[in-house]
Amino acid sequence: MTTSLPSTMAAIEVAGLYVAYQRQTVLEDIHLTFPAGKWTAIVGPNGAGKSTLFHVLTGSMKPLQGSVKAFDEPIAKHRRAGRIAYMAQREAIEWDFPVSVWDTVMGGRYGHMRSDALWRRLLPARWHHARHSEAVHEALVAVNMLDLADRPIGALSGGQKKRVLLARALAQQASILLLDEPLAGVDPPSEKLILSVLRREREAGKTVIMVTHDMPGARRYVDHVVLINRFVRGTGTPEEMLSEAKLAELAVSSIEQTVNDRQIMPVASNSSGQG
Ligand SMILES: Nc1ncnc2c1ncn2[C@@H]1O[C@H](COP(=O)(O)OP(=O)(O)OP(=O)(O)O)[C@@H](O)[C@H]1O
Repeated sequence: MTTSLPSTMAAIEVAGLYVAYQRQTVLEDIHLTFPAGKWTAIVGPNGAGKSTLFHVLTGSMKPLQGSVKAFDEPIAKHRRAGRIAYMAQREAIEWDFPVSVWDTVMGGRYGHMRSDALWRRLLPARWHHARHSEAVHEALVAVNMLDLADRPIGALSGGQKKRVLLARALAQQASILLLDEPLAGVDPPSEKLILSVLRREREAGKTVIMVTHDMPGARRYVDHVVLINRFVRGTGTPEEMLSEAKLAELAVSSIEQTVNDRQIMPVASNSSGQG
């Protein structure tokens, strides 16, 4: 099991981050602190750069500039130690591949298996260290999917697939959970279950950071909110950041961004000055 860390420290600290795809900058001058042991929601319109921020945190994308630390150390060290679990928005999983729910969730343990003795790693899966099976079992119980452990992943509903992906992240037993839209496309019972799992993780001292468009869920459950749209547009409590006024400001920033990006010239009411 992971040990929880003092809640006063920053789990992740981002400073002066700039990120671009080809020549288009999508994140600029990002300075953020994600408090340890808290549940943070990242909120922003489509195309705001939320997933891109996660790509940088998970090391799959290099920033143009800036630094990212976890627990005051280079984040790569924590990634290598398996302390950062990630649930992507669109998983690069071949859902038709004949693999079971159990084996998919076991994928969350591969990072930890690297530290097992070589002889053990060379044996068939059933001889892997018992702690890996225990972690998978625990994760499947948490998302209420143990009954379907042997089912091929191709035979799952959309909500069940999301729960399996969450279980895979939980099985990693990481201190930091990065979840990109864990609630998208799930029915109300699955949403309730996922939110209660995340609340338990936070209560166990984990740092939960999720991208979400679910405002009622975020208002009700999270401790901290980051508003983002290419720049950081605000950070604070859900009451402050998710007020109607603040969300309207964020929506306006999105329209302004689109206008700037397309370099649409404002229509002058009397451009010739001759009436
Ligand atoms: N592989 C890519 N190549 C080029 N541009 C990309 C690529 N991936 C994302 N982008 C662009 O980067 C910007 C930020 O995308 P990103 O996926 O981070 O936004 P997001 O906030 O996660 O959006 P959504 O809420 O729709 O998932 C968008 O303008 C998007 O079109």
